[in-house]
Parts: sequence; structure tokens; C-alpha cells
Amino acid sequence: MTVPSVAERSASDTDTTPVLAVRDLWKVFGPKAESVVGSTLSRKELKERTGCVAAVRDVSFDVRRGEVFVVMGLSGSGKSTLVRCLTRLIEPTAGEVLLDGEDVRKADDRRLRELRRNRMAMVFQHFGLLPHRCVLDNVAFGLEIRGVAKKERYARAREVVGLVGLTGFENSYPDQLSGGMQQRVGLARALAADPEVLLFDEPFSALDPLIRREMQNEVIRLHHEVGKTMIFITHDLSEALKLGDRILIMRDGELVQVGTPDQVVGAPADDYVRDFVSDIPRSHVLTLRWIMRPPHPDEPLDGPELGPDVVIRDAVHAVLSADRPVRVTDGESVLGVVTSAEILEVIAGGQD
Ligand SMILES: Nc1ncnc2c1ncn2[C@@H]1O[C@H](COP(=O)(O)OP(=O)(O)OP(=O)(O)O)[C@@H](O)[C@H]1O
Repeated sequence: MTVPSVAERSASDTDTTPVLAVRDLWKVFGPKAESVVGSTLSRKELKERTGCVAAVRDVSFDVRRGEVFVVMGLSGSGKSTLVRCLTRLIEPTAGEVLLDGEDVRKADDRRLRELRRNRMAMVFQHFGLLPHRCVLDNVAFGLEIRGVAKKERYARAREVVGLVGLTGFENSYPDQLSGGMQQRVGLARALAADPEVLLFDEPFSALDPLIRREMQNEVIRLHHEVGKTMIFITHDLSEALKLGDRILIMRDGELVQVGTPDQVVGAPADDYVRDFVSDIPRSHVLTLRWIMRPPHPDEPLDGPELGPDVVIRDAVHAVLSADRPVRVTDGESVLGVVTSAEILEVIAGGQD
């Protein structure tokens, strides 16, 4: 079996079909779980009347090819259950999970193993490294159980060890490495199999804040480099905003909102989300698109030009130092203008 090298692979950027489509997904823990599917009782009522916990309730969403999709929510909101249902580490009670159109719930045991090994790899918080094997052997291990020939698996292992910045540590053992480095080994092992989707279950929550930031940057770098679809669980909003192309917010098993970071901060779906994002400086997340306005008839339209996706924080200097309105353009036409007034309103009204 051949594993394409990093250089050979390219994400199919133009493909707009979702890599993963989740439809009406339920996971109910407890007796007669199936009978609870569809219930509109609150979590508390459900527990009292049926003894069941609906950890995931009627959740539907698509994950686009190549995006970083973050699942966020408070402890107990159902994030882990939801993501484990995608590979059936937890068996869903009802609904559909389609991976490239294939119904994962219909896969038999053999097919499911193939899917987990080759298509959707999970990176766990506790790295699951084999202590008696060195870095290279740990990374090659996933390929070994897939039956990849020795020469090929070690060539690939060296390649991904380099990719995660561990060149020089190939022969070290896990207990000789820091937590961040061990997490890189876990990441390399997941990447080695060249899966379509990488799933991260709160991978950095055990790391100290500095290492955690370093690993977040590492994920961003890797994402640019390998273009993989990534599904990332976190309960940390700033991590979600930093990493996510889109964020799914859960509460009590239900999906509350799916949106880009600026949509979640700029247009929270309800008070729960509004509360969540209330400490985030809006100017760090919102873009000029959110504050531009149509020009007044008497306004000069020969000021500096900026794109609509420029984050407000990055435009402050240009707008405040301009002696005329800044034009927000898509390269061809003027979409709106931004002046000091709009910038100052965000900064004064937000939590800056
Ligand atoms: N095996 C189980 N049996 C019964 N209830 C469960 C089981 N696993 C999870 N739950 C319940 O399902 C709900 C969702 O749990 P889950 O672990 O998915 O949440 P989470 O958002 O990932 O939380 P955390 O961030 O604390 O991991 C919780 O109320 C939890 O107690």
C-alpha cells in the first residue's frame, strides 16, 4: 500500500461537497435510549422521567473540506460525545454521519476499522504513546498495523516527524520528552496515516499555557502546510476563535450556533452565546465588513483602500490617521466606508 508523501498530496480546494455531513444526530445514554429520540423534554425532566441523558440532541452540520471546525461548549455540553459519535467510538442512537457520502453508521466492523485508521484519525489529550518505543517507532506504529512495508513506513514516519518539528528526536523515548513534544508525537502519528480528517479531543488542555499557545500555532502552521480537515474540541473560547474557520457551539447536547469567529462574536445566536463572547474584544475578531457603512453623498471617496476581511484591530492605525473615509473595497467596487467614528464606537462599546 502506498501512502502519498506530503509533497504529493494537495487538498482539493475547489471541491465544495462537505467531507462530513451530520444529520439529526442523537446520542442518548440510559435505558430504552431509542424511545427518547425526538423528545423535547428538558435535560432535567428527561432524566427524572426516563433515567436517560440526551448527550447529543438532534444535531446537524456539515464540515467543509480543508477547514478547521471547532466544537465548543461548557463541560457536559456534549462535545466529546458528539465527536466520538463521528467515528462511532460512541455508537449514535439515531441520525446519519456521512463521510464523503458514505454512511458511517452502516459500516461493518472491518470497514469501521479501516475508516478509523485511514480516514479519520483522533489525537487525544493523553497522547497514548507506547513508552517502550522511540519517537520514530511510535509514529510508524499506526502504519505498521495498516500493513505498510517497513521501509515505506519509516520513510513516511521520518517525513511527518520533520513536519511536526521533531527532527533530531527520532530515537528519543516518550519519557525523555516534554508534554508539548509528546503531543507533537501524537500529532505526527495521526498525520502519518494521511487521514482525510483529523479529530482533536481537547488535545492541549493538559499543557501549560505557554506550551499550549505554541501547540495552537503549530496546528495553524500544520493546517497551512497539509491542508487537512480538522475537527477540534475545546471549551476555551479564545482557542476556538484562534483556530476555527467555523465554530459549532453546544449547550446541553444541542447545537446553538455554527458560524465563523466573527459571526459568533458579531451576531451571537442567543444570550448563552452572547455571554460566552462577552469578554472577547470585538475589534480583535470583527472585520471591517461589520462596521462599514454606505458613504454619505458629500463624502470624498478618494481615501485609502482596505479589504472587507481586514480585522478592525489591524485597521485602526490606517483609519485613524486618514484625513478622509477609508474605502472598503473588494478590489473592484466600493462596498462601504469606515471612519474614526465607526472604529471608536467598536473600541468604546466593546471590551477593549
Ligand atoms: N457513558 C455515559 N453514560 C451516561 N452519561 C454520559 C456518558 N458519557 C457522557 N455522559 C453524559 O453526557 C453529557 C455530555 O458529556 P460529554 O462528555 O460529551 O460533554 P463534554 O462537553 O465533552 O464535557 P467535558 O468538556 O467535561 O468533556 C454529560 O451530561 C455526561 O454526564
